[in-house]
Parts: sequence; structure tokens; C-alpha cells
Amino acid sequence: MHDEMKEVLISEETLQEKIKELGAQLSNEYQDRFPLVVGVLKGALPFMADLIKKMDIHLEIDLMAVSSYGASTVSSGEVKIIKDLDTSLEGRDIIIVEDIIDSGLTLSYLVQLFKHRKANSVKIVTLLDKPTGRKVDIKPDLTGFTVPDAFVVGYGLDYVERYRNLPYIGVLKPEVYEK
Ligand SMILES: O=P(O)(O)OC[C@H]1O[C@H](OP(=O)(O)OP(=O)(O)O)[C@H](O)[C@@H]1O
Ligand code: HPA
Repeated sequence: MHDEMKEVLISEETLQEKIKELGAQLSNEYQDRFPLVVGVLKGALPFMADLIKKMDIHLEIDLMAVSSYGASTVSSGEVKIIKDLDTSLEGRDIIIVEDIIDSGLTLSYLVQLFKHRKANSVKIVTLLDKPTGRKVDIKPDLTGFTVPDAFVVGYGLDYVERYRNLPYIGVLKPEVYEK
């Protein structure tokens, strides 16, 4: 797996340091508010698992699965709900946890949906932001790292379902896409 990587963009150690900072920031901000932390599957799974362990407050978690990429590296533009939340959002303070904002289509869809479901507040926390990919105007409230205009994999992010289990973020060698 590691020999298929052109470069490591963000090491495991750097990721973990940043997640500790983000967790501390969120703990401060949401003290006594019992937020609902919503992970967007599948990509956000490793980030969410590590982030909530760095949040030293009472919180609730729920998971939603959506997909807009299918087997491609280009967004289809259509967001499909594969698994919905189990929790009512009415009056809740929501923290959406994402692995990456690229075109912004997934998150703009979710923010609208959660407001429609009468959430009290909706905050976006993303591990990675790729501003060059943006198709809709949406900005995260908290970002781990800004990444360049390249297709990145690892730590939740996949290429055709592979590489999600890498502990770092990297860029694949071009020949991997030609297989
Ligand atoms: O800003 P966007 O262009 O919408 O891209 C971001 C979304 O794309 C990826 O999910 P994907 O649809 O590939 O599903 P996955 O998390 O199961 O891999 C990623 O996990 C984000 O949810
Ligand atoms: O760069 C990316 N890598 C993996 N999945 C993604 N989904 C949106 N952008 C990306």
C-alpha cells in the first residue's frame, strides 16, 4: 500500500497533534451545551473517532452516510442519503464532522437539510479543506489543514474504497489510476 504513494502530505503525528487542538477548541466552545456530533460516513470515520476522544465534555454522536463520488474522483453533483440520522435535530447544537470539503456540494446539502430539521445551530468541522475544488460558496467553521488541488487519500479518504485505513494523508502515484 505505502509504495503506491507518490508523497505523504500530512503525517500521522501532525494529524494527531492538530486533532488534539481541534478537540480542545470544541470542548471550550460547547461546554454545557451537549452538542450532537454528526459524522459523515464513510470518510469521516477515523477523524470522528479520534476527535471525540479529545473532546472533554458531554456530547452525543450520530452518523449519516451520503455519497456524491461513487467510483470516480469527480463529484457527480448529486448527494444521495445512504443512511439517515436516528436523532431528532430540533433545537440541537450540531457539529458536522467531515474528512474533506472539496466542491462543497455534500456539506451545503447537509447544512440546508439540518436547518430545515430545525437545528438550533450547525457548525462544520473538517479535517481537510480543498478550496480550489469549490463549486458552491461554503466555508467550514473549523479546519485542520488546507490541501492543494490534488486527489488525496488516507485517514478515511478513499480511491475506489481503498486507502481509508492509512494513518496519514497522501497522494497516489499516477500509475495507480491507470490500472
Ligand atoms: O465537497 P464535496 O465535493 O462534496 O466532497 C466531500 C465529500 O466527498 C467524500 O465523500 P464520498 O461522497 O466520496 O463518500 P465517502 O465518504 O463514503 O467516501 C468526502 O468524504 C466528503 O463527504
Ligand atoms: O481528494 C479527495 N480524495 C478522496 N475523496 C474525496 N472526496 C472529495 N475530494 C476527495
